[in-house]
Amino acid sequence: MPSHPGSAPAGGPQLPVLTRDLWPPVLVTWLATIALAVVYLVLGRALDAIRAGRDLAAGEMVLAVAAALVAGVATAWVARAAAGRQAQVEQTLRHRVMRAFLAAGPPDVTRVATGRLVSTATDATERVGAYRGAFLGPAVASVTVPVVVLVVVGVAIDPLTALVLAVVVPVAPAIIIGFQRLFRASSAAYRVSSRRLAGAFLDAIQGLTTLRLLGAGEQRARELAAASEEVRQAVMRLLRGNQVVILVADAAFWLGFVALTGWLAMTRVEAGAITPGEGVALVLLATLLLEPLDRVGQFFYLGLAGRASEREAEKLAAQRPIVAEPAPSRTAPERTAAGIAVDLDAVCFAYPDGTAVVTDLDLHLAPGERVALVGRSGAGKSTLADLLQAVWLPQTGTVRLGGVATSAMSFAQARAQVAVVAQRTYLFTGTIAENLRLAAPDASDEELWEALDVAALADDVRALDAGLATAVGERGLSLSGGQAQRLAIARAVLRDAPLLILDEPTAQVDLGSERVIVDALERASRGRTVLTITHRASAAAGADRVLELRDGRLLDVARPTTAGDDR
Ligand SMILES: Nc1ncnc2c1ncn2[C@@H]1O[C@H](COP(=O)(O)OP(=O)(O)OP(=O)(O)O)[C@@H](O)[C@H]1O
Repeated sequence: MPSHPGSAPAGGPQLPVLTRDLWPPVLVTWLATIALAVVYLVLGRALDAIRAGRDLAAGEMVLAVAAALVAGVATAWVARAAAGRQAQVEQTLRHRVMRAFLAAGPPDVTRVATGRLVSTATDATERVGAYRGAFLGPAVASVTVPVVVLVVVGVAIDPLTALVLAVVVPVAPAIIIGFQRLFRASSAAYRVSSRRLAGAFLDAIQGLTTLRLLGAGEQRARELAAASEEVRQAVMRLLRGNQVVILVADAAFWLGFVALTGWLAMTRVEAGAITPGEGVALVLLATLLLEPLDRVGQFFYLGLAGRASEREAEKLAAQRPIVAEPAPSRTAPERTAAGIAVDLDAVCFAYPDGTAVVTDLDLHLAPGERVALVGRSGAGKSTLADLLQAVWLPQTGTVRLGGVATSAMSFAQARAQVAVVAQRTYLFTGTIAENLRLAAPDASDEELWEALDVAALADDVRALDAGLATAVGERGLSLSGGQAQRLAIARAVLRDAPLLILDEPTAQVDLGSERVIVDALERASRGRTVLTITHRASAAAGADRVLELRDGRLLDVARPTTAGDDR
């Protein structure tokens, strides 16, 4: 079997840790550090001047005030830049993940669990934002700031002290790197368990009705509790690691370091190498050398989790479409007043996993023709509908809409030819008008009413207080199954596509609603070629031809006897 075009494995380059836009906050942090060092040095000089009974020069005082101002402004800027970058990284990455998924197709095509997608697009991108925005810049700055401080100490106070401190300071980053290796596994385990929990919750919510009907709610609740316990334990393991680090880093290192600097300062003052004021400035400057320690605690929450989340998000964002999109066609598919011609010639199609569905299939629909497609469950009817919408492209043979092959036009071009009314209709949270405008974003209210008229839904909507502005979906009014189907018909009318695919549109509604829907479909079918996928004899009754899909081929079926329910 020929391989699927574009079916490359997911994966891709990971963003480098040090990117160019990381440097402005780092440079400004250096600036703030130098400004602060100037303030400390002037303070030291002031101390010496007081001891010697002199006045501090006016120029030095102005310098100290100016440096303090620069340090304040620079620090505030870095904080603001970090918050802005955090939001921007989060948004960009979320956008990339979603775009990759919209291009790749629905989850049953991409075979990625919905829960994993939701948790990556929300939770993981947020962590990456915090990692790249609020953590990485300050972390790089805090590791490099000691170099700046040591240079200041070496140049302005005492080279020997700078040298001794330079030997001790790298211990902090060394500790961080050591612990990173030690706790990487517990961070990854936390991510996996929290993702699993998000997926399990989503599954339970989506399948709530089924769970209730099967009386399986209790058992699922127990499973969710177990998954939740797993997350708790993973968090605790992560926290334990964090506490060890805080203890080692904060208590031992901080105290030891300050004591060492104090001792160094005193020794050097006693030796006459530096003045007492310089000794004080030295101790003050040493506190800046401990910057990296402040980041160690954050490293566990933001650093490790962010890195793991980033790997996950990048992997999903790099997901390539299973079906590569063809270049747009210069010739538009030909539409007549009656509808559009549909031609399938020698079409073979198998799913990427090798499930062969149609073999050497021919199908020709004249513009305006109405054809019913029957076949047992799993025969491939929905696959055929997907081939017509260019969800999939055939491996061999051609699917032509209005004379143009789906493999020779863009997805948008192909999909503009087709409107579908499926078994169930998804209503998005929003108003009725917004739900209708998904099909035609520029439609006027008048056009919406016309479509609702065709779909026999106009009277129902008029009876609502807010009319077209009535909220529907999760947080609004829930429409009945029949009303939702009529809304789907109105959407199909608004799309104004010349091929209408009806995939068991009355399968989920009661008989009373069925009559109204069948009439509405009849009106919506005018001027369109119609392919009805059905198990019901009633839905096949109005067709010009009934075809049965069996063993990957189409057979003409004598009507009306064989169009019955075969489920
Ligand atoms: N994404 C997929 N990957 C692999 N196999 C698939 C995929 N989707 C469907 N199939 C398989 O392809 C075959 C045809 O499925 P299809 O859904 O087209 O049948 P159908 O006639 O529409 O069935 P039903 O009447 O139950 O909706 C089945 O064997 C199904 O298991």
